[in-house]
This record gives sequence, C-alpha cells and structure tokens, in this order.
Amino acid sequence: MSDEKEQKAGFFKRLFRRDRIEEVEPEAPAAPPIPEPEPEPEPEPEPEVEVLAPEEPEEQKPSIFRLKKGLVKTRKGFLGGLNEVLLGKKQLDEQMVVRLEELLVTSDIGVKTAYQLLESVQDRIKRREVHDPEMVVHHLKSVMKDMLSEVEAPLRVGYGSEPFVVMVIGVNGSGKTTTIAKIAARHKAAGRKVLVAAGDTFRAAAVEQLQIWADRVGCSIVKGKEKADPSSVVFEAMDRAIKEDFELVLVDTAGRLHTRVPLMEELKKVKRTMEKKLQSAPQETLLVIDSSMGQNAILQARTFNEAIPITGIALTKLDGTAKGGVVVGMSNELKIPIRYVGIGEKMDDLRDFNAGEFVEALFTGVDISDEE
Ligand SMILES: Nc1nc2c(ncn2[C@@H]2O[C@H](COP(=O)(O)OP(=O)(O)OP(=O)(O)O)[C@@H](O)[C@H]2O)c(=O)[nH]1
Repeated sequence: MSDEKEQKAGFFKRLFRRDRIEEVEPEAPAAPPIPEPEPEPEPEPEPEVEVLAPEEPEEQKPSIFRLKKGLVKTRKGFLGGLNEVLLGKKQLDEQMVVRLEELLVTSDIGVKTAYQLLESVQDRIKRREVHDPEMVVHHLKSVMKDMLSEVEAPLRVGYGSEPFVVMVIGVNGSGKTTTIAKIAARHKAAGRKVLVAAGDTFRAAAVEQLQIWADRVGCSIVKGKEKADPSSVVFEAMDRAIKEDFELVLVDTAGRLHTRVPLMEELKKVKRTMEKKLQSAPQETLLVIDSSMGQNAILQARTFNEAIPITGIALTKLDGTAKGGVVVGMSNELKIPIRYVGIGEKMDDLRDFNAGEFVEALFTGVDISDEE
C-alpha cells in the first residue's frame, strides 16, 4: 500500500467511529428514503443545425447490451466486490463500511476519487439520509454518475466550409489506428468525405495497417515514405483535404517514446504544420488510451496533456480489462471530455461516451437483496 493509501487507510474507519453507526440504526428517527435516481432527461436538440454530427449509425442506437457485455470484467472485479460487501445485509455495520473503504481504495478509480466517494457516503450517513446497504449503492451510483456527467461530451464534428481535423495521439498499441478506422467508418456511413493521414512514418507496419483499414472503410489515405518526416505527410494531407473538400481528416501519429525525435516534440511540430495550413486545425486533439493500464492511464493522460493540450479522450479496450473503474478516476481527476469508449475490435465497438449508460452498465448485476 502506498504512503498515501496507508495514511488514509484508517481515515474512514475513524470517521465512522466518531459517528457510530448506532446513531442511524432503527431507534433513530426515521430517515427520509433516498429517492431513486431521476430518469434520464431527453437529450437537448443540437443548437447548430449546420454543424451537426452525422446521424448515428444504427449500431450506436440499440440497447446498452454490448456495453454491459464489454464491462463484464470490470463489473466482476470491482463492483462484484460491492455485492460481497453488501449483499443480503439489512443494515450497515462498521465492518461493512471498512470493507467498502478497502474495496474503493484498492480499486482502479484511484485513491483521491475513492475517498471523495467514501466521504460522500459518510456525509449521507451522518445526515441520516443513507442507512442501509441498498442506499449506499444508490448513492455511489449517483455520485459516480455526477462525476462522469462532467466529462460527457461526444465529439460533434462540424461540417462546414473547412475540413474538420482530428489529431489522434497516444502511445504505441493504445488503439489509435483502430479508433481512427472506427471513427472513419461512422462518418463514411453517414455519407461524408473522409481522409486519413498516416502520420506514424516510423513503422512501416503502422502505415500498412492504416491502409488496410482505409480500404476496408472506403476512405482516402495520404501516406509518406518510410521514415519520412511525419509533418511532411500531414502537410500533404492538409493540402489535399483543403483542395479536394474533404470534410473530415483523421491524422494518425507515432506513439513510440524512443524515436529519433522525442515524441512530444514531433507531435508539437505536426500540430504546428496543421495550424499553418488551416488556422483552426486541429479542431480536436484526441488522446487514445488503453484502459487496461489502470492508474497509469491517468498518468499518461496528464503527461500528454502537459505537452499538447488534449480536447478529448477515447478510452479503448474496456472489454478486455477489469480496470474499467479508471474511467471514473480519470473523469474526476482530469475533467477532460471523454468522447468515446472502445469495447472491442470490431468496427461498431466504439461508442459515444454516455455517463448514465456507463454507470448503468457498471452496476448491472449488483443486486442488493433484503434477504439475510
Ligand atoms: N479488445 C479490444 N481491442 C482493441 C480495442 N481497440 C484497439 N484494440 C486492439 O489493440 C491493438 C492495437 O491497436 P492499434 O489500433 O494498432 O494501436 P495503435 O495505437 O495504432 O498502435 P501502433 O500502430 O503500434 O502505434 C489491436 O490489436 C486492436 O485490434 C478495443 O476497444 N478493444
């Protein structure tokens, strides 16, 4: 356990002792029940008609079944623990709350966010608004949803007179190329003119991979010679996009940390090149992060954001990890919009991030029964 965790380990226990649980047991005045979370309000219509994103392809619309399926490992890992702590219990007891503390602190949501959640539960207990395990779960769900709602902002591609340029960054293997292909496929399906730029010239295989995806999706590609300056590829792509009226340009970049030119310097140069060709570009700097990195994903996002301000995040590989709790920690600590979540390798396995849906998928199966 880290120093920080150790220092905090007894914190909630102490808090809990100060406000013994007896205070909120049956003899205490009846506490008002926590209302069920409000049903999701209907989304506001987009204000600017001319810059609307394309109609979501059908795959985006169905139930959250696939998201739930994708999150199964996370659910079993972290939230399955909630069941163990709380299942079948009628009332809170001290041990239960201490175990909840352990569960949250050692999960992938991160120590800071874990204690925010715990303090919020503690506060509700003190105010006698939470006095049984079911209420704890409802409260956790609602606080997590609030945290996630702050970063819910799907990428709205503006189709105007200029190309909308998305610079996609992230370390090697995080899922950049696949994510580009998935985004390209969506917009192609909506009838848009899409160009991808193979800015990762360091590795021939990366260019080939993007070519394969471009062929599959049916979009155009600009690629340079092996080991060419990535900025020269981006320059050419921007030139072509402007001359040929492409509506969306997705720029792949290198992710290797040990290249000839330091990665961050190379990315800054690529960005400057875009700006020179089109002042507003890139309209989106999308960081792709592999969520199975857990807490390291947050560190990684911070590092990139310090070098190149990020405007959005795509969290990939949520389907293969038990560390999906990192989405909550990342949202709460960085407050950078999460645009997409990747839940598989197939084309339609990229979803717009939706806070309510995500929490719902995360908590499905956490079944608090009243039976002993
Ligand atoms: N399970 C799963 N796999 C994914 C997801 N996104 C990407 N992948 C896989 O992750 C691997 C790496 O993805 P790439 O798109 O090549 O990653 P990259 O960042 O472009 O990597 P480099 O080209 O090496 O820089 C591939 O095998 C993808 O199929 C996802 O959401 N879920």
